[in-house]
Amino acid sequence: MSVPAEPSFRDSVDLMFNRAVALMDLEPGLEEKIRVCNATYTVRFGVRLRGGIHTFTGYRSVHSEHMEPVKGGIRYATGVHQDEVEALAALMTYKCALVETPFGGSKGGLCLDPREYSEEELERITRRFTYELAKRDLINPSQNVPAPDMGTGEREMAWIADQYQRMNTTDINARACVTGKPAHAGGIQGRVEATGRGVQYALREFFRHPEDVKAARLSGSLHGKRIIVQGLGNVGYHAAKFLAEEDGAKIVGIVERDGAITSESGLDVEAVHGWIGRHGGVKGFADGTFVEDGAKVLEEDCDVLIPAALEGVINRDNVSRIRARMIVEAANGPITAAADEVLRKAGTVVIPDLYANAGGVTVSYFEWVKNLSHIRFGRMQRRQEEARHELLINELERLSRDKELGWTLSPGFKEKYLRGADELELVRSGLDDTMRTAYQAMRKVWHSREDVADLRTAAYLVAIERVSASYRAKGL
Ligand SMILES: NC(=O)c1ccc[n+]([C@@H]2O[C@H](COP(=O)([O-])OP(=O)(O)OC[C@H]3O[C@@H](n4cnc5c(N)ncnc54)[C@H](O)[C@@H]3O)[C@@H](O)[C@H]2O)c1
Repeated sequence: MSVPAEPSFRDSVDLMFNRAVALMDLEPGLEEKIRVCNATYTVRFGVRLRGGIHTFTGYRSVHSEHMEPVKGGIRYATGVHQDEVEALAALMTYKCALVETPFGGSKGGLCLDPREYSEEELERITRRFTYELAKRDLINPSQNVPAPDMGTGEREMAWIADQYQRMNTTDINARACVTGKPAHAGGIQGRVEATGRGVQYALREFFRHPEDVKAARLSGSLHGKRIIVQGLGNVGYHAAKFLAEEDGAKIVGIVERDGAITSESGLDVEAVHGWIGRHGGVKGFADGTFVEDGAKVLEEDCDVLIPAALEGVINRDNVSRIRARMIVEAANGPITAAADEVLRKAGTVVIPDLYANAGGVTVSYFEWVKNLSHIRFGRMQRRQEEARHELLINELERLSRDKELGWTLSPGFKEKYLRGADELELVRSGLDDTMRTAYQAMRKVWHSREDVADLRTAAYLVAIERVSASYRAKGL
């Protein structure tokens, strides 16, 4: 099979968008308005470090403001560039629309390798970057709300929130300027695990539909499925851990920067993660086979391949050797448009990034709402639930006491029953519901339209329809 030429990441996203748009009846001109990035800001700023002045380059791209605030992570990596942040910002627009979080799309990045800086240096750089973005409202609770991405996490989000609050001391909503903060600094339970948890919920939902499982030339449940994961960072670690520990899947390969580790009997994800934390890579991990050329392990036979590191890792050079029955895009853009075309023709099922990794933005939305409502998340729901359920329990207790029932309520039942869901349970159930609903919206299009052959096209169709409805309703 001939493989098409390789486009850039930005062009890849546009090509996927165009494929869906060709199947729609959009008003002339609206298609281009949705596709293009509204604006990308480039900033260069200096920070005094190690006795000298170091200049850093950062970006914040705003793809679509059909809903505000716009939302998207901040990435720290040496390869960050304009094309990349624009592609990622566009994906955020479509992702938010698909999972119905009321945000437009944005993304940012800073060109640096965080491993080369001390914590104190990173804090100074992050605070300065925050200042540069915030003074142009590119960080702002009602206009632009960043979150973690590759190379950043709770720590950086706490610095961003604190810096923004110092610059806006009278803004009572200042904390909502960024999500992914630590729980004790305005964050929400379950945000750190959210993207990996969402990958697990996406796979669970996929396996609830035998017809879809058959399309991937698989059968049965997730139990015992052989999975290879690339990148054991925030997203890959949580996805692999939950799938192995809670669904009985077997992680037969983990691909990292320095190589890969494989084991047919299944890797202990926690142990590999701990090893990477102590040694900086998978090399030397005893309970598995080390493979120096890690990228080769992506080509190994498996049921599910989960790329959870970088974009473009499945491309025109290796796509013909990919043997996975299905691929879940936990990373953004891991499959190029050229490779996607080959996989589609080969019948490999791809669960697309704009759906598969939407768990992060979904729980970010819960965090943002929690910050703006200034109430501990769950308290309102618990009070309402309690009031309703207490009526029922009281009646059951009366019937039980009066021996009108053939059984009695066990001691402590009422307290246990009324305990209500805590924040983590609420977050997880909200995420689960979101992932199920969005999957069903995609699969309806996938199965009901003859001209839609894959989940990615279906996902774009649903997302673009929603973005265009928003523009039609409010005007341009
Ligand atoms: N963090 C989130 O909430 C979130 C949300 C949605 C999407 N994503 C996407 O998920 C992907 C991973 O993000 P993350 O937050 O887990 O990042 P991270 O920095 O926590 O982890 C990335 C992991 O990939 C590994 N890695 C880097 N280069 C590699 C290579 N060449 N080969 C193999 N492994 C490599 C790193 O060592 C690290 O373990 C990105 O595409 C990101 O955009 C993240």
